[in-house]
Amino acid sequence: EVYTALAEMEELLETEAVLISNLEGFIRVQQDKLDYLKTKMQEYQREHEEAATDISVYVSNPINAYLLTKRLTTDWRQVENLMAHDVGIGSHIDFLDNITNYRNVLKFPSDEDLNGAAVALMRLQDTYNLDTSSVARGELNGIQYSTEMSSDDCFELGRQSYVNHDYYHTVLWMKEAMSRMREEPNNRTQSFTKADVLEYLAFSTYKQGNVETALLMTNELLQLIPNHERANGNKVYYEKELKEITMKKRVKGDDGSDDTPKSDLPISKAEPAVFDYSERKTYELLCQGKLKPTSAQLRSLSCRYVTNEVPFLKIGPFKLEEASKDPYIVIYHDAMYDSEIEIVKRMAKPRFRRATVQNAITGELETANYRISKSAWLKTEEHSIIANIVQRTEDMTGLDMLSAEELQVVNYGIGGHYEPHFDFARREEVKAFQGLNTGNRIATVLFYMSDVEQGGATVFTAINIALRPRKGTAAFWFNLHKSGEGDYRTRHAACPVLTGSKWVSNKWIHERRQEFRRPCGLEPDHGEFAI
Ligand SMILES: O=C(O)CCC(=O)C(=O)O
Ligand SMILES: [Fe+2]
Repeated sequence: EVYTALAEMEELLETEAVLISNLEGFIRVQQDKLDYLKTKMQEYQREHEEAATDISVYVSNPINAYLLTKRLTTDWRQVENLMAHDVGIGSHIDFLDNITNYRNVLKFPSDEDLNGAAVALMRLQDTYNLDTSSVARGELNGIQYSTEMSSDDCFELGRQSYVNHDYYHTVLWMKEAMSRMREEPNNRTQSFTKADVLEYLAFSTYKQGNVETALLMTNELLQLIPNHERANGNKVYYEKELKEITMKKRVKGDDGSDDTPKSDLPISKAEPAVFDYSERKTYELLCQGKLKPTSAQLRSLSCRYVTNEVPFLKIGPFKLEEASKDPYIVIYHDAMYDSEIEIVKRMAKPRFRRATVQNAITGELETANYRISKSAWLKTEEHSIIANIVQRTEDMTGLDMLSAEELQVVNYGIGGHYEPHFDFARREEVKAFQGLNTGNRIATVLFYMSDVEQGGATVFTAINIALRPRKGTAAFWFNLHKSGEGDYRTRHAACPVLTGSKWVSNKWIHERRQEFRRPCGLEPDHGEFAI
């Protein structure tokens, strides 16, 4: 007992001093944390209010879509962690329980979504040749939008690229994170340090083959953290490699030593590129609107009204615009009405599934990064509107619809695209080919069910033709020659959607039942198809 001697009572004052300073520390930490959470909360609130004024406009900007995904994955995880480690305030548990419950009932993006959104932004950057700091400032292809990216947002993009082994974009976005960091001296909520950026930058620069710069960056990192273990190890390796380069004795490949640069930054599996360099260039230029058909190609094209011998069409003929003579590609105007489009969209939405492609070898349907969209199939008999659209397709094409596939409705996501492909099955795609008891896909009718603000053209990479989506129009072309052979000039792609939302529907028409409608020939035709 201490009360019996004053000397011991004095010690109590010391005890109290410790407790007070401990409490003071506790309050300071809590206060910092609360200040941090408050800043974050205001940030989220501001962004959310802006989004809520026009939801579809907001998400049709890919930067917004990415940031929204990021906020609901990495950012919220950080907030939750802070709340979870709150000590002493009993009620925080309730709030955390709330969040856990929300996870079960509300829609949350996954880490895969965040990665997909980041990859989509990189795809847009490449395809449309967008400069990194312009994108970070919210400028897309010369158009300024209201969203701007913070250093944190740029850092996260760099990190996502790194995880995908995409060192090129890692460097671009980490550099952007660094320069944004300098512009935000009062940022109290930064989730990374300069040293973090330098580590990503150095390793990715090395991976791109620039050892000298990697060494400079590593040295800069070591100035900040002299005993950084990996950086010290890598420095030795880079110096050794540089010496070998200057001595012109650089040994290519593995020399048996295991002192290669280390990084325990996370990494995932990369997907190989699916189309070759020259086609990629053509594709990009077409998507950018920089590659045009030749004047000889253009000169022969015309517009006209057509009735296709359908009596009903004598009153209201179709407006036809030629896009290419050979192979024959035409655009029909007013092929689907706004009222129909609304109904088709409404029917498709609840049935949307991630679009698949057919594996050429196994015939299995699978998802692939080269086709990013959601789609649903609508049967002709489901609704009189669908039956009308199918009948109109028959009138437009002069082809029989009984062997055709159901109407496929497609909506593209952030940076959504479909890389160059043929709509017909090729002989070497054995399984796909055998599965076609109605014959191959003889023709395609592609309805555009929305305008697209920027990007999203359909491009034919073998003939330099780009079709811009215009709501209500439909493109029509034959995939097969009259001999039944695939027409390789119909290779086409859907360019990534830069801003806006793209809706289309496909009607794929098959060979069976067209024997009298489009008689076959022994020779491949040369586009002499007459309408
Ligand atoms: O959406 C487009 O522009 C083209 C789509 C396409 O080629 C397809 O779905 O096969
Ligand atoms: Fe296609």
